[in-house]
Amino acid sequence: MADTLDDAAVADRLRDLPAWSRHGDEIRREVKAPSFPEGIAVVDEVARAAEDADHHPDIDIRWRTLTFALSTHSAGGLTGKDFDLAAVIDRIAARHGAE
Ligand SMILES: C[C@H](O)[C@H](O)[C@H]1CNC2=NC(N)=NC(=O)C2=N1
Repeated sequence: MADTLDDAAVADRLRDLPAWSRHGDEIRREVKAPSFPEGIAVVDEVARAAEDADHHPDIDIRWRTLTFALSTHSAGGLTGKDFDLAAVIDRIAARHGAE
């Protein structure tokens, strides 16, 4: 099981992920897709990346606004896996023209 990161390490990793913010034991980002179908395409691609990583975000879908939340439930907090997947989500969102 991955080790949880301390506050300083979390702040350090967040510096490279400006769209993400910390809320307790999770990090969150809102993604505004150009359209609802494009938002679903983002979710589909994130789902495949999450399966590959065996690490899964919570996802809230409201029309074309998606909210991704990451936490390592098995470790009881934030680990490197959350920040690695956050970077992947950023790349997917950017490829789909999301804000
Ligand atoms: C067995 C499997 O590795 C675990 O259930 C994984 C799957 N995906 C997961 N995703 C997240 N976000 N946290 C976990 O602890 C987690 N555990």
